[in-house]
Amino acid sequence: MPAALTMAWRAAPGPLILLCLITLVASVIPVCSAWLLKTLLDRIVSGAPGLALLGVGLCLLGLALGVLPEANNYLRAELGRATGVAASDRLYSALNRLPGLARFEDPAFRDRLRIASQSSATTPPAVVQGAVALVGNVVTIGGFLGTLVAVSPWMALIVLAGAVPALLAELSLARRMALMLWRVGPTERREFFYAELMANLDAAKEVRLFGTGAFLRNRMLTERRQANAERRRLDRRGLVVQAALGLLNAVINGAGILWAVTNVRDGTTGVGDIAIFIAAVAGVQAGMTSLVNQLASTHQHLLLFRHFQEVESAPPDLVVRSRPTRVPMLRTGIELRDVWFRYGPDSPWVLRGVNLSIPHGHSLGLVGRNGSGKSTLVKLLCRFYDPQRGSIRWNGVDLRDLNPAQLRERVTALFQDYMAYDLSAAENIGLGDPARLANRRAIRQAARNAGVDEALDALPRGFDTLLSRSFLDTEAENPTEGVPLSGGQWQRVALARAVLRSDRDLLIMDEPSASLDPEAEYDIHQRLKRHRSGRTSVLISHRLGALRDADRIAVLDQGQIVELGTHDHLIGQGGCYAHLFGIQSSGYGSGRIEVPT
Ligand SMILES: Nc1ncnc2c1ncn2[C@@H]1O[C@H](COP(=O)(O)OP(=O)(O)OP(=O)(O)O)[C@@H](O)[C@H]1O
Repeated sequence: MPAALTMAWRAAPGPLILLCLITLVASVIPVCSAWLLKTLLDRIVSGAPGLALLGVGLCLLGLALGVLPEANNYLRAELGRATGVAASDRLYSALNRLPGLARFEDPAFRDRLRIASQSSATTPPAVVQGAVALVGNVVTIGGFLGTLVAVSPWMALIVLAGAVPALLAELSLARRMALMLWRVGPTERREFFYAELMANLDAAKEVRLFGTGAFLRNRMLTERRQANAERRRLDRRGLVVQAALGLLNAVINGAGILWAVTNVRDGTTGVGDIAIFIAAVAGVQAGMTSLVNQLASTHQHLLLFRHFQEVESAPPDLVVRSRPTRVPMLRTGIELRDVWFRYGPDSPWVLRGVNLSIPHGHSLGLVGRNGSGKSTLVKLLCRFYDPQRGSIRWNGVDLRDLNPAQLRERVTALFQDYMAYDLSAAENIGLGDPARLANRRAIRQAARNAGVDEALDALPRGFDTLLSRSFLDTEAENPTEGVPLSGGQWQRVALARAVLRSDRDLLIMDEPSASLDPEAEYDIHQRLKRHRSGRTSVLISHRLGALRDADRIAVLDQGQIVELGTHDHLIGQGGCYAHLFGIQSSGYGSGRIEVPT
């Protein structure tokens, strides 16, 4: 609770103070109204003067009761908006601080993150409102209880005792609700996944061609029904509990009224007393119900807020030394020493004792069948994960001793699964080096180096064209939809993004030409060859012709380096590389390389 209150206080102190004041004022109004009414009735009966003033007082209180909830709603929304910004800032800053990828692959963390991002904007204001309302309720109940004690101490005790089971039952319901939300997390995530697939432009082709729409819809509905069943179970429990509590309140209320009516008939109580008695019983009961509901809902919000706190305080997924070594320029090179890696303790080993060196200024080609571990090796070079055994060394220093952010400053990469951002062409390239996002010359040069500048110039708004159909290009004079690129053009844009930061020490290209036509592929590889020369680089490609100029080629097979050498050396060896190269070149009909059997 202190964390949520502090967040709200820092985000919007003004609305917070006003909200507290309004809630407190609103909480004393019912008690004042009841006393004014009693006085009014007593004076009517006794014929005493001052009725008009009392009537005006009652009207003003009624007016305040009508207006204050609206002000309360506005302030609460304002507080929600301000804390929403603060909470998102803190949540996503914490997320960006995570140095590796492991947390993003943890389903429990992803569920926590989903709940945290959904509830972080609503929880702090709800907790503030709950805390303030609790105080307000206590004031209202205190006022009415004092009144009730004056009229009938026994009745006051009975009404109070009736609230205890309500309190316990509501708290238990709140805890169950928070647990249920956590439990249905994976179910709702799957439902969302199926729903997204049916609405996704990229998936639409396969959904239509393969006719998978009904299958996906059924899966989505099954998940929804499962989540509904969980919610229904809890709602039914809530229904029974609330009905029982309502019954208990009604019985106590009814008994009180009977008792009061009997007293009036016997002439032991006045009309004003009976009015204030009825108002006090109803006031204490309403206040108790509200108190219990506020407690329960605050409790539930706090349980949800815990997810926010756990995401925010999640320890780094890589061990980052408190005083990491500064990452120096790459001088001697990179070395992998007996590197073993797997994605989880129960997963199979992906890299198994890899020994490899990439001397400074040299290029390494990486070849291997699907799933042999090439992209995984690239991820380790960027220190998205640490190997479980062995080490990767930068100028002889273990990557574990280096600051990951600084290390990545010295690396540029085109990943196999590169991103296509729903942003303008210039931004898509500029994101390769945020410091140069506004540097049009550098962006244009990178596009030229990737051979995509002419294609981008030909777009309706050139480099400012939005590369997406998901958003309207609202900044244009005549807003038009964005323009999506072809697969090969996207790959060139991603290449330009990597090239924009090519003054880095290590250049990694994972399948840079997978989507390109033969001419474009040849063109890109010629450009890359020029670009790579003299740089330390790792190039992965299934098009083996593109690798033949690499200083050395390593062949990975089931996580192990099985061959290493120049193209000519490996062809001469007649091993796996020569086999793969032979298959490819025979496919082109060159017939120059014999396929080893
Ligand atoms: N994030 C991950 N979590 C768990 N396993 C993974 C993950 N990424 C890859 N793997 C597994 O690691 C193995 C190696 O994958 P990797 O992507 O490194 O292979 P690759 O050699 O690059 O394959 P390809 O040539 O098909 O791109 C595969 O068996 C894959 O299932």
